[in-house]
Amino acid sequence: MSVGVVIPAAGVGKRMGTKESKQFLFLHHSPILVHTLEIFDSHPQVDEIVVVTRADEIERCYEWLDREHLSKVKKVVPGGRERQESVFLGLQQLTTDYVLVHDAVRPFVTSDLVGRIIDLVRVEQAVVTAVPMKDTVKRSDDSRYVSQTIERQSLWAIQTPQAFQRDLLWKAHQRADGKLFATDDSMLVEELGFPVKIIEGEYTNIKITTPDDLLFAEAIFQMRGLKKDDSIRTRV
Ligand SMILES: Nc1ccn([C@@H]2O[C@H](COP(=O)(O)OP(=O)(O)OP(=O)(O)O)[C@@H](O)[C@H]2O)c(=O)n1
Ligand SMILES: C[C@](O)(CO)[C@H](O)COP(=O)(O)O
Repeated sequence: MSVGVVIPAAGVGKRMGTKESKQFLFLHHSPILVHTLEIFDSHPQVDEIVVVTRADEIERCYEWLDREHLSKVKKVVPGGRERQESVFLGLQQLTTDYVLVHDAVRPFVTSDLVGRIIDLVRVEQAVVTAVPMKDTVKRSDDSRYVSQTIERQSLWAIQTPQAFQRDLLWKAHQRADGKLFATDDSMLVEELGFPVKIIEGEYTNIKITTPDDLLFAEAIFQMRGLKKDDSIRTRV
């Protein structure tokens, strides 16, 4: 059973506020995107990868692929205005039995988690990575008064990778295309009425979104005992 990976990397990083796209910000010796790609390119259960970047960053992406010998990346294609559109554009390049979708700016996903979600999607057809909420979550109206405290026991903070039987994900995106906005891919599958399984992820699998996250990223890098010249996948 073949496994493909879509890496959405076509965002503009508004919340990061840097001139440089956050996916190309360096984490030690490589761009964040490269750290992320190394995990999937070196994983024995991954067959091929498609990267979705901004049109003006395609060439630069190919340069890094060559430099780092990331041979499983079969294509780099331009993305869309929203993440959902970018993912669908990447999905159209894959014909594998299963597809994982993983944010380019989550460089700390572990090979173990990738393996676990691949094993599970073969049984469940739709799986999302998540961690139990640590904070209490409340809903607030426009005036910033609390309108509801949401019972925490059943709440999860959803991450990527998310894994799907390919045709299921294709059907979900095709049905939603231009009609339904979703912040993650599993929401589109939920809209089909298909059960989505949760697999417990890792709190270190952060999405690098705002400048603070770069501090957390450095701490995780050090915590893993990585030396300056190591890539994230080769732990000491
Ligand atoms: N049109 C878009 C928007 C986002 N992404 C990708 O989706 C992932 C998660 O998105 P996010 O963290 O929101 O990135 P940005 O959209 O760049 O951030 P912001 O919302 O702050 O602009 C990132 O790897 C980002 O590059 C994408 O491929 N295409
Ligand atoms: C897909 C995701 O990472 C799951 O938590 C998240 O929804 C992406 O949101 P973003 O605003 O596109 O970063």
